[in-house]
Order: sequence, then structure tokens, then C-alpha cells
Amino acid sequence: MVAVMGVMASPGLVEASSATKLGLGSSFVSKGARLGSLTRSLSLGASRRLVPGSVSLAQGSSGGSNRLGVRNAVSTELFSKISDDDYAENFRPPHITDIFDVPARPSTFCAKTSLPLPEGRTSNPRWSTNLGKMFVHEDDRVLLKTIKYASPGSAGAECVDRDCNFQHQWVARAGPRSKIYFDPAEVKAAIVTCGGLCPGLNDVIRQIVLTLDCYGVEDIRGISNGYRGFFEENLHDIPLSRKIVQNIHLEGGSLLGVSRGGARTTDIVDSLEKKGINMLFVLGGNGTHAGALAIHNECHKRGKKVVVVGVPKTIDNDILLMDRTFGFDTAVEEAQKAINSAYIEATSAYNGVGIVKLMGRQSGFIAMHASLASGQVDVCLIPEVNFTLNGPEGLLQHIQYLLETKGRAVICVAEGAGQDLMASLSKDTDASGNPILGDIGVHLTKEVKNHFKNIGVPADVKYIDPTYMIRACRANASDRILCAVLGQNAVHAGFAGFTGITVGLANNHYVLLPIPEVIAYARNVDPNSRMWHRCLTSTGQPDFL
Ligand SMILES: Nc1ncnc2c1ncn2[C@@H]1O[C@H](COP(=O)(O)OP(=O)(O)O)[C@@H](O)[C@H]1O
Ligand SMILES: O=P(O)(O)OC[C@H]1O[C@](O)(COP(=O)(O)O)[C@@H](O)[C@@H]1O
Ligand SMILES: [Mg+2]
Repeated sequence: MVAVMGVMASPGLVEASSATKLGLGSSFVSKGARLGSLTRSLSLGASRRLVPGSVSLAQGSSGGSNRLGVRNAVSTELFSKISDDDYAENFRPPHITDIFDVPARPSTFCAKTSLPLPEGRTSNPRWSTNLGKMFVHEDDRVLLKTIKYASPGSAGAECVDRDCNFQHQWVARAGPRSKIYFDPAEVKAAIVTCGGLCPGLNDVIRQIVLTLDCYGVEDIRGISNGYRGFFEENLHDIPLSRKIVQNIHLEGGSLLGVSRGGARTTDIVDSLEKKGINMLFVLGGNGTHAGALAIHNECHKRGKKVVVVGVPKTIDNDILLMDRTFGFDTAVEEAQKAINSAYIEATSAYNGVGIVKLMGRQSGFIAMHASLASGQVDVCLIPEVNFTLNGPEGLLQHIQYLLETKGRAVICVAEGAGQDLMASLSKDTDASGNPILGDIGVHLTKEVKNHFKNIGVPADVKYIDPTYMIRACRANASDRILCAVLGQNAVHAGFAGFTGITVGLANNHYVLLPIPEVIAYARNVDPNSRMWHRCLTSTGQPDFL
């Protein structure tokens, strides 16, 4: 059980001593922000699930404090003492045998051949001799966090008590098990891709199909256009095989198509039942995984032996507990072309200003990493950090200063940044419930042009929006490897009987995580993180507040 204990606010832990020109001080997030998310997760947490990342005293990686709107110092008895056992319980991936009485059988996975097994055989005799130690032990675990912080005030510290005691957060290791819970001949597998596009979707689809094939599964289908493909009459399933997927990774997009909206769990599970699907692979982000969890719960409620396994897809990299999600690396790399173009335009023009907008609805990871990587960005703006346009500390004044001192300015802005600066802030949402954002790139461009026009200084402002070009491209080599391992591990997890889980790269190892742990809230850039400070060090920008 979780025993509540108090942690008194100690301002020294979280507030920077002095606000420097670099603005590091004001970027520190208050303890209140952190506690806000813990309180939220606990009060919402019907399942008593813990969100380990949300209990830091000194770090605010869950939604910038500006988003959570909780900046007060906290002196109430809010913190929970979380034991290693609590973590073990919360990270235990749900298993089909938790609910159904299903016998284990020897694995049919054979990585070396896709040839059908000889008549009457359920296992391949070559394993023991040829494949050596290929199976993961069911008790293998990966340590999620590896740093022992000496103080809650240490950079990036995540602590659950005032002494910052080390917590063993063990999570299940991904990979093929020697025992499986499905007869491949009886498996009807389906793959669905939801939400927005992301480089690498086809790689993951391909790897799931190839791995299913290695287990001996023949009935594999793709669901068209996301969750809608389950119930929209004009959408038809796509048969999948090793041959069909062989070269799909050479193109961006999704062979199956994507969509937003259509979170009709009952209809989806009706469709699963009708089609006899018992192994469902769901590729998508936070919303998709919420849908996958609902499907998993509904299947179990109906007594259907179905495993639901997620593969996190988010170009924004906004899923908790993972080192990175596939497509992110490619996005950062593709963004370099746009930033470099903005830089060339800005440096070649007389008083040139280059503005590049990158994706990142709530999380500025792409903008932050792309800015840091490029070394050509003077100002990086992300949703997690507020800024002002006007006044002596405002962005426009700084651009003027850059033109005076460098003769150019390059701005990289995440699409979710500065939403409060636009007059007609829309409350509309897309079909999935995501906020429809104002175009901060267009707004900034207009404001910069107006500013220089008003003060009678010529400025040549160029705006580049490469967002969909970045999202639609094929994955780079590094992401393709990530996709390969995640896709393969998703199948291993399904055959091993895990359900309501997702696969991920955590602390450089491949792991299985219960879905609620990764979607408790969107992962954000922590304005107090070392990475954001590195970005600020590189750009040299002030804090604009
Ligand atoms: N809370 C939710 N519960 C169930 N399904 C959801 C939920 N949020 C979104 N979905 C569904 O998941 C799919 C993808 O969601 P979306 O937010 O567009 O993309 P992403 O999965 O990348 O976050 C959509 O079909 C949407 O209707
Ligand atoms: O135009 P669309 O399809 O709504 O996509 C735009 C959104 O897609 C994203 O790239 C990723 O969103 P998802 O993770 O929900 O797919 C966001 O950064 C962006 O706001
Ligand atoms: Mg979403």
C-alpha cells in the first residue's frame, strides 16, 4: 500500500538562485507543478497506479508548470512513500493468465527460417543447437532509472522522499519467451495504425508481419485507416504476408492508412469478435494507447481471449518512460534541412530573419533537439516555456539585438509554443480531441515584420514550415533499427500472453510496460532539465519574460 508522508517545500531545492541573462533561473519549475501531477495521478488513479516520473521534487518533466498552472510552493502532506514493491506491482505487465486459464506451450519461434514446421511438430528441433540463448527468462527485469541522486536539488533528480533514496524500478524485459500461450495455427492477428503519421510506421508493420511469420502465423491482416477501419463499412482489411510487406519500409506513411477519431470501443470489439481476431497490435500515441487499453478491458469483460499490444508511435516523443520513440530521430534529422535553409536565407539577406516551425503539439522535444543539433539556431521556442513578444525582455527586442550584433536571427519554434500570444485562441479540437492550434509560425512572422516596419528598420523575414514533409518521410537507419526491435518485441509479447501493454526502449533496453504507466500524462520537455539548459547554452537566448 501507499503510505502518505509529508514533504515540506524547501525553495532552495527548486528555484534557481539568480536569473541570468540565459534565463536559466526562471525556467526552473516549482515543486508545486510536480506535486500537481502526482496529486492528479493519484486522485484519478482508480487503479492506484503510480507515476514514478511524477514525484520529483526538483524536476518538472510532466507538463511544464505553465501548462499545469500550479506554481505554488507546497507544504501540505501530499507525497506518498513509494516502495520498491509498489513499483513492482505497478510495472507488472498484465498477462492473459491473470484472467483466463490458458496452458503454456513451447515456443514455435524460429528466427532462422520461415519454412513451415514439419508435419506434427510444434517446435523446431534446431533451436537448442543452433540458436543458443535466444529466449528471455520470464523473470528478467530491466532497471528503469540508474542514477542515484544525492540530493533532490541535483540536476534532473527524481525523488520520492526528502532523502532522495534510490528506488528500484524494475520493469519486464522484452523478447521471445520459451513458453507461449497461443497456437500459431489459431492466431488471427491484426495491425492498426492510428493518429498522425510518423516515420517508421511501415517498418513496424513489416517487422510485426515477419515475426508473426516466424512463429508460424498465417492469418494476418491490416485494419484500414486506424480505429475507423473496424466499423466504417467502406473500409476493408488488408491481407498481410511476408511477401506483401517485404519492401514497404522503403516508403514513408502507413501501408494501412491512419485516422483520428472513431474511438468506439464497443464497435471495435464487436468487430474483433466478428473477425475472430485474437492478437491485436496497435501502433499509435497517447490517444491510441488509451483506445488500446479500453479495447483490452472490453475484451476481458466479454471473456474474449485477446491480447492487445501497443507500439508507441509519436513523432513528438511525448510518451512517458521511454528513451525515445521511433520517428523522432528521423524528424530531428529532417528538421536540419529546414533550419539550415532558414540559416542560409537569414545570413545571405540584409537583416535576415529565418523562422522555422516544427511539430510538437504539447512537447517541444523536436524543436529542442533540432536546435541543439543544428548549432544554427539563435532562439528555440517550445510549448513548455512561456515567452513574451513585446517589451525590453521580449522576443522582438532580442531579434533586433541579434540583427544589430550578428546581422541575422534564426528562430526555431515548436507548433505548440506561444499559443497564449494569439488573440483568437481556438478551443476547437480535432476528431480525436486534440486541441487545434493557432499557427505560431505565421503569427511570429507577422509580428516580426510589423515590429521592424514600425521602427523603420529593414528586415527580410523568411518563414519555413516543413512539418508535414518531416512527418511523411521514411525513417532513417537508426529509427529503422528501433522499429525492427519494437515490432519484433510486440509479437514476442503477444505470444508470451502479455496484454494491455506496450513495448519501448527504456534506459537503453527493450521493455514491456503496462499501458496506464505510459499514458498517465503527456511527456514534456522539463524546463529544468539538463537538455533544455544545454539548448539554452547553445542558442544563448534570454528567457523573454
Ligand atoms: N481517451 C481515449 N480513449 C479511447 N480512444 C482514444 C482516446 N483518445 C484518442 N483515442 C483514439 O485514438 C486514436 C488516435 O488518437 P490521436 O490522439 O489522434 O493520436 P495519437 O494516438 O497519436 O495520440 C483516434 O482514433 C482516437 O479517437
Ligand atoms: O494535422 P494532424 O494530422 O492533426 O497532425 C498534426 C499533429 O501531429 C503530430 O505530429 C503528432 O500527433 P499525434 O501523436 O497525435 O499523431 C503533432 O505534433 C501535430 O500537432
Ligand atoms: Mg494524441
